Amino acid sequence: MKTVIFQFEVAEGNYEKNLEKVKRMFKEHEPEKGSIVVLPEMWSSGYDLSNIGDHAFHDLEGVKGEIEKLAVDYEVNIVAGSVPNIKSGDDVLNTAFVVDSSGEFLHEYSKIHLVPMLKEPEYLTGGDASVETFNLLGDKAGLVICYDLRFPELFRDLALEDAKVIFVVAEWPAERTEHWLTLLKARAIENQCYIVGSNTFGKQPNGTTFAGNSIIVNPFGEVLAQGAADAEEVVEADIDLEYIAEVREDVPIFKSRRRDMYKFL
Ligand SMILES: NC(=O)CCC(=O)C(=O)O
Repeated sequence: MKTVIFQFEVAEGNYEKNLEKVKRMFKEHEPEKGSIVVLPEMWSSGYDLSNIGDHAFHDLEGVKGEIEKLAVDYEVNIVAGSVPNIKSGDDVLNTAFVVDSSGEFLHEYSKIHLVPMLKEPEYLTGGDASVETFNLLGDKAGLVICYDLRFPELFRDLALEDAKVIFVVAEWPAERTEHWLTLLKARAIENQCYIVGSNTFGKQPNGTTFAGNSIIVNPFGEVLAQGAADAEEVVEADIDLEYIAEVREDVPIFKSRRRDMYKFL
C-alpha cells in the first residue's frame, strides 16, 4: 500500500489557486497507480474564517467532482483532506472525504472537536456523527482532523474497529510542532497501527505559521517518511499491513487490556 502525502502551502481564501496547486502536484509527481494520495485540512480555503461561508461548498458540490476526476485520471485513491462544507442552513462544517480510484465516494467525516486556539468554534459547527471506519483497498481505515489528534479515545475506537491505517489531515501550527510529532507517534504506538499525518506549511495573513512535518509512522512508532517544516514536498512510504500482526504479537496490548478496570471506556 503506497501512501503519498502532498504537503503544500495553502493560499488563504483562494480555492482556484489551491486546486491548481493540487493538480500541478499530480502532474509533476504522478503518484504510482493504486496508491493513496493524502491532502491537508482546509486545503481549499485555509483559515479564512471570517469569510468561511463564502468558501463553503454545499454538500461538497463541485470539489467532490474535481477530486473524483483526479482519482480516475491518475488511478489513485484520494484522502481529500478537508474543506468547509454546508449540509443544511448556514452551518459550516470542516469536512474530510475519501474517494477511490474508480471515482467512488467512500467516506466523509466532519471534525467533531473544534479548535479554540484557531477560533474555529466562533465560525464553524462541529460534526455530530462519531468516527467510523471505512473500507480502503480491502482493509479498514480511519480518518480524523487535526485537533482530533489530542483525543486518544477516537483513535482507540477506530483501532478497536480494526482500522489498520488512521489518516490525520491537519493545518497544525508550527508553535506546537512537538505536540504534532509526539502525539502522532504516540497514537501509532498505543494503537499499533499506521498513522499518516498530512499538514500544510507557511505563514498565513493572520500570522499563524503552519508546521509542515507531514509524517508516516508505523505501528512500532518508527518514522517511515517525514516532510520538512517549510517546503512543498511529496512525503511517501510503502505501508505493510502484515507488520501490524507482528507488532501486536510481540507487544500484545490488545490482549492485555482490562476493560473491567477502566472508568470511561
Ligand atoms: N487545525 C487544528 O485543528 C489545529 C490544532 C491545534 O492547533 C492544536 O491542537 O494544537
